[in-house]
Amino acid sequence: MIHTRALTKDFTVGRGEAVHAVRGVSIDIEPGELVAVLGPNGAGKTTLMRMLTTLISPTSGEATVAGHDIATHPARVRRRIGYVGQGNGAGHTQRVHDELYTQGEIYGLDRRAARTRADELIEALDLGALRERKVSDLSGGQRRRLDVALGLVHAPPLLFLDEPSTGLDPQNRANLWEHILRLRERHGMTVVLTTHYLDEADTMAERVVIVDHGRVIADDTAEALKTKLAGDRLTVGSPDVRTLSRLAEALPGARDLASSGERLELRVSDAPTAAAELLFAARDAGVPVTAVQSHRPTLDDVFLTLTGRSLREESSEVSK
Ligand SMILES: Nc1ncnc2c1ncn2[C@@H]1O[C@H](COP(=O)(O)OP(=O)(O)OP(=O)(O)O)[C@@H](O)[C@H]1O
Repeated sequence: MIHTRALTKDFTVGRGEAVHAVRGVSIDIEPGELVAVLGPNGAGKTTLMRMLTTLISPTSGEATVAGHDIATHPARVRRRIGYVGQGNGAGHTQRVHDELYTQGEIYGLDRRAARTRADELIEALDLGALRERKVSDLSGGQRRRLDVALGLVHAPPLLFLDEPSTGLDPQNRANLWEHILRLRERHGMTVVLTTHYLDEADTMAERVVIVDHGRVIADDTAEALKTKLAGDRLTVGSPDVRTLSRLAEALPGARDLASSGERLELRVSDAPTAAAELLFAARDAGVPVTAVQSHRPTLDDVFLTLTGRSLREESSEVSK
């Protein structure tokens, strides 16, 4: 559905200074996949998405999207994709139904087809109670649902969502997701979205592409990334942390040991096995253990392992 090869975008800012927003991205996304593109501010997610949706052209590299080349056949690409950008696409003064109907006409549907499609989307995105409401009177969550409906008017097999749930409260986020997942199940749509929300990428996407400084630095299922790249975190309490550290160092695969006060933290590939081994070793060495806690890694741990920075606090500027 999407194939990119060495896709690159440079912007020129200020006095001819180059910003390398996307640097040689090569990815393949198959039909029906749900892919989250995750990365800190300025990583290049939106720029990548804007190239794939033909809104801007690449500096170099190639991409085919929904069967067509973005450089040579942008209009064909556009007919086969839906795009819900970060800004609010919907106008302000129209009513919900009219907005969808007009969008249908823009896509070349005749009046009857545009009306039917508007009705279908109103039903699919639970906008029935709001169909006569002015767009300007909708809440943030309702508008976001309308934006998604607008992106789907021409029944595209591929939907791009740029930060679909930014600014929504948890309940509205969950609600939007429920609708996106239902639509996808019904129509087998391929969905590519960008997000800052680690938990969203973790629980909703089947595949997570992590972008940093314009490059793809990891690409797999969230589970695989966590297991392969971060490992479990083990926290162990003891009045003799020094000896405990020595014992922990000998555990197979133990890394990133850090102690403070009566607490030792380390990473291991499998926390339950490592905890059992450490407890036996501590008992044999006569070291008391007061507490043991294990944590599965998060995607933030994955990002930390890959870059040495936390995605949670990150607001990185792309390097020039
Ligand atoms: N039109 C532009 N002109 C100049 N620089 C740009 C332009 N668009 C983006 N950039 C720069 O390219 C880099 C990547 O920006 P982009 O918007 O793609 O990042 P992002 O990962 O989507 O960030 P965010 O999560 O904050 O939306 C940033 O340094 C940004 O300032």
